[in-house]
Amino acid sequence: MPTTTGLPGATIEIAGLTKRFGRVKAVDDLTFSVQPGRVTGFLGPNGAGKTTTLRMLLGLERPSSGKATFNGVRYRRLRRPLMSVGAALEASSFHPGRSARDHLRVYAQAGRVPARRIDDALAAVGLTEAADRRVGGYSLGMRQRLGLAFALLGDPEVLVLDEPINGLDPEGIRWIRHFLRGLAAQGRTVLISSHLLSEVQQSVDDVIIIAKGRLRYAGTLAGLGAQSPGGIAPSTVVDAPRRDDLAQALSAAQLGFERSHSGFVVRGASSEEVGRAAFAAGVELSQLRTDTGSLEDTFLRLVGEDGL
Ligand SMILES: Nc1ncnc2c1ncn2[C@@H]1O[C@H](COP(=O)(O)OP(=O)(O)OP(=O)(O)O)[C@@H](O)[C@H]1O
Repeated sequence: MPTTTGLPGATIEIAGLTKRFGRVKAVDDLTFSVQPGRVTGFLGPNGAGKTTTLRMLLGLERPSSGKATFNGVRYRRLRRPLMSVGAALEASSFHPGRSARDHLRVYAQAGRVPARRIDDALAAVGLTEAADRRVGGYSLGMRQRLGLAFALLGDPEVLVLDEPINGLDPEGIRWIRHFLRGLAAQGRTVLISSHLLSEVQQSVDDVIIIAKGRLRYAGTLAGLGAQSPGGIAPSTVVDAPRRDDLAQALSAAQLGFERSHSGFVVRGASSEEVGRAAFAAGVELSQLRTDTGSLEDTFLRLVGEDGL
């Protein structure tokens, strides 16, 4: 894919990033990186410090200490920022009287992005038909798409999207999942924030979890499933047309399980381990997934919102 003027294979690096607002430490010594070719979820409850972190990353807020860079370069030092990093921080900040095309034209001029990119960006988000209508008449989903079109305007290597799934209907959620996956498959670096793990878990490869400004977890989604803070082990739901064969395969691999209405729940094992055990025994599966309930439990424990 490599874009014409972007940052090939750009990595986002956050190092010791801290922001104080008076006595409040909104972001507290955060260190993590975000890799190209993957969708990364930036997660935490309301007030965790996600927006403040993204604003520092995009040069809109000055860190109290630490650094946020793209391949080692601060946003404000990028030569053509719109062509390196696309961002959508708020879907509602468009002028209701202007059309989508007008908005993009203004941004393209300001960012020295070639005008032909306007049609490309509108098409990429499915807004071609509605491009000349006033944004005031757009649904929330359409405004989200316009925010994405703005982010994509410069054909950037990096996409930073604040709560892009929030408020979308099921069809919009399906669309954006597919869309984000496509961007990552092209080798781009995609960072999306959310306060709900369940909202993004089907879209992301990696997750960064923060709470009260501090890092709680950085790694793969699969690795989060394997985390067992406070003794909560991951669970995998698995089923097969020939359940007795599956039960034998699990026993042979010394995996403990319980029967449930939708097959078996294997406690303390990742879906990779369970899949391997079935494959080794030549058992065909009809279902294999991480138990989302346990993933959500792990997330809530990490952010300290499980009421314990
Ligand atoms: N400009 C500001 N002045 C003072 N306090 C601020 C400012 N911006 C953010 N904060 C505080 O910093 C903390 C982190 O806020 P932030 O908006 O970054 O969290 P968030 O994770 O994005 O939450 P949300 O999902 O609710 O937007 C909160 O306690 C918030 O009240």
